Amino acid sequence: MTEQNTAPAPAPAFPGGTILGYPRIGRMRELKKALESFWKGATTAADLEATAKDLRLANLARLADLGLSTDGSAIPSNFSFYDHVLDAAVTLGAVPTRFADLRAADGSVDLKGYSTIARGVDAKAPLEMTKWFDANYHYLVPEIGPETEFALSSTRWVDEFVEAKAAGYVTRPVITGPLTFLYLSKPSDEAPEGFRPIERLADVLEVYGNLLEAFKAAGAEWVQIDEPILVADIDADRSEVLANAATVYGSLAALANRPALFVAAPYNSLDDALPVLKDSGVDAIGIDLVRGSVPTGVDLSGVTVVAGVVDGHNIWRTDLDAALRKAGEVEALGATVTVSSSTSLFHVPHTLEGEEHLGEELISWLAFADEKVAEIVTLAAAREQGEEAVADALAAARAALASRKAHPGTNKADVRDALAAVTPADLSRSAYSVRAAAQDARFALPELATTTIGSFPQTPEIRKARAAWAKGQIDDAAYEEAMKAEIASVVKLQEDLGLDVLVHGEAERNDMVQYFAELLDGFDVTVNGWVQSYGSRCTRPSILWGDVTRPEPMTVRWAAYAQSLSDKPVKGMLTGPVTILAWSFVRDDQPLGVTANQVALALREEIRDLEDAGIGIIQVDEPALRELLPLKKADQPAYLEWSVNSFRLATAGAKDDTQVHTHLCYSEFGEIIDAIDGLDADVTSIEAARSRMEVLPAIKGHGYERQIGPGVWDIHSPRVPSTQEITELLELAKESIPGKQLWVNPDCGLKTRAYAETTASLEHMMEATRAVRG
Ligand SMILES: Nc1nc2c(c(=O)[nH]1)N[C@@H](CNc1ccc(C(=O)N[C@@H](CCC(=O)N[C@@H](CCC(=O)N[C@@H](CCC(=O)O)C(=O)O)C(=O)O)C(=O)O)cc1)CN2
Ligand code: MET
Ligand SMILES: [Zn+2]
Repeated sequence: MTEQNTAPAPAPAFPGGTILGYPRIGRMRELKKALESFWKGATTAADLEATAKDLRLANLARLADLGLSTDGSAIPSNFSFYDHVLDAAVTLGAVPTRFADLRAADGSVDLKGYSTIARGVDAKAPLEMTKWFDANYHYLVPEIGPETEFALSSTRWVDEFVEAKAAGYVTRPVITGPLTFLYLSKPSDEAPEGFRPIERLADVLEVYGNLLEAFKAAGAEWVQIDEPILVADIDADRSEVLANAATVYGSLAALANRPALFVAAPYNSLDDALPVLKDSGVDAIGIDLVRGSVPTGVDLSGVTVVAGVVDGHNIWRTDLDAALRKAGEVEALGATVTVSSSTSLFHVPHTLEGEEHLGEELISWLAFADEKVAEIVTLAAAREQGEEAVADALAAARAALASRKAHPGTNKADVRDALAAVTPADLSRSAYSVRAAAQDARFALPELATTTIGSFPQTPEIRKARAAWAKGQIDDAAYEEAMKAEIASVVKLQEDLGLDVLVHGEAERNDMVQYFAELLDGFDVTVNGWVQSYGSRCTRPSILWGDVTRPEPMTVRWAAYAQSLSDKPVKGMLTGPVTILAWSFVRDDQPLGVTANQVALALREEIRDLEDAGIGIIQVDEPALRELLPLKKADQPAYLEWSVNSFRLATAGAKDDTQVHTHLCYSEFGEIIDAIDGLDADVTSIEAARSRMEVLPAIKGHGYERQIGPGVWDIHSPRVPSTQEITELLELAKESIPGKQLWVNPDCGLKTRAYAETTASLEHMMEATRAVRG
């Protein structure tokens, strides 16, 4: 531990409150559009730079307008073209060897090179994409080895600070911290067996030191270093993590020429890392008081705490009284407290403006990013000037909370009764052997049965038709016809290719969660509430505010239509309860497990209706099962129990000869194999191509007896896999899983792909299957 902080005393930390970060995509998704147009070659890098600059400056002006102080570095600058972890990688010079040619003499990569690392090119795979903590955001996984030459390789972060300063804002640059960066990285292709990226900590730390000096030289007063890894129980010895935290922040704090350091730890409690940061000499510590709790048993005298009391990850209007209470409790531990959001606001949409269709009452319960900033400004004013100064705002928040609590839609007797009547028997089907025999007799599928995961390309024509329908430019019948024509063409394509189990292609779905949210009661959806999911891809998470019911069948007419076009089985396609919760903004006034079971009961009814319509194979997707896994190990068993049970409640009403499939992607399946087994699906498809079937030996070791479809085609890239490649993957799969348990399918749905690569890849998949069947 070092105590020599020779830097001048920092200005007071963020008076008037702050936020940990702001949405990057733009109110009108300006960044998405500019990126996609640049990638298509329709605009230049200079056009993209210009749009990004306008966006950054507009955001600064808006934050100032909303009341964040322009003094004391209260306004963060946290822009990213694609992903903040990728930004850290290119800034540190951590570009994988296969992309070395993209670097200029000074080590930097331009926007084209940066995009290539994110998206891949020809034979070069992009960085792997995976879930960011427990969010529906995906970061790019840096690849680090002994060969990685760390050096300050980009001036972008400093340039953006300078740009803001020139516009009159001394912002607080936000960067991903060295611990989070290295613990989230994976070993490079060149790394020897057993190498861990964290072994390079000393080298990385040196570059962070250089970076802090560069910020200081540019005039930065504060820098925010995000270290969410410190709140998570990861696959590393906790004492190692804590020792590294002490080293990193002790040595960065000891730098002579640095801005004040604010270490932020969103997404849960710091627990035993809090005393370590406190003793390190950093100038402020950000704690999450929404997911995490007020620290206990620690003296925070002399510590500046940025108290995350406004939920950055959900959209409910804040209980301002409770927020003030929490801030007071932290103050009682001796800390100097500034109020803030619990996480960056990039998990929520920009603004409620334009969402008036939601109705006054629902709107009064909500706060998106801009409204949250206003809440923080109110809280800071209450603390600095006394509650009388903001009495009206406090009263309005109380009234909204009361109205939400009293609303009949949040407490429906029929829903409560139906859940209370659920018995353990409702969660179980017959033994798998009994089901398998019935399904074999019904479907007589070949070994290595071929299928796809559900969606086919969402073409511009489909999206245009839906947009026209939403605007009333075409009527229901015309839209219905357009979607049916699409379904018919997708069914025909699959028959021509010779697939064994078909899908209808999901043309009618804007999104696999929003589609259901629009048809279920208890949800509402936004028109412009976009949130970045990865790169330029966004979703509009639905708002699950009330008790859930299904007024009428949601998928049956599309499924029945598709089935009417083929003698082969067409899969019914549903999204599971956990994923519907994970990708929506979910009510925070009851346990998630209760809400999941309400959704499950609605899906259970849907499955019965699909069966009645003659659909024999039904897939219930749960790609987010791993995503909601709590960051703290102690919380995981309870989560796994309710999540698995909600899936079973949704599916266990199926008849023996109905084949239930599930699909999971973006998962580190190893950790949740027991849970996957617990789902009791007859067939499970998983993402496996990029990892070359890595998980199958573990599944074999687990004694998994049901059927499994490891993906043989990485659909996240436009690259077409060769027949040879797929054949090899199938041979590899057969080493772990007997042919009669094995299915052949892509990694995930094809909605983000175009037809050219889809058709070619599926042809190769079918050729490879025929070759392996022999
Ligand atoms: N919710 C969710 N989370 C998920 C996934 C997912 O599928 N859904 N998949 C995983 C990966 N994440 C993904 C997230 C988004 C997309 C994606 O494709 N998003 C689309 C938007 C999808 C959508 O909502 N489409 C709507 C609206 C499309 C749109 O932008 N329309 C235009 C108008 C259409 C036109 O004239 O061309 C507009 O509103 O301006 C529709 O089809 O109806 C995009 O960003 O481009 C893919 C994967 C994990 N998390
Ligand atoms: C992100 S999982 C996607 C599953 C869905 N059935 C699809 O094919 O698009
Ligand atoms: Zn998927």
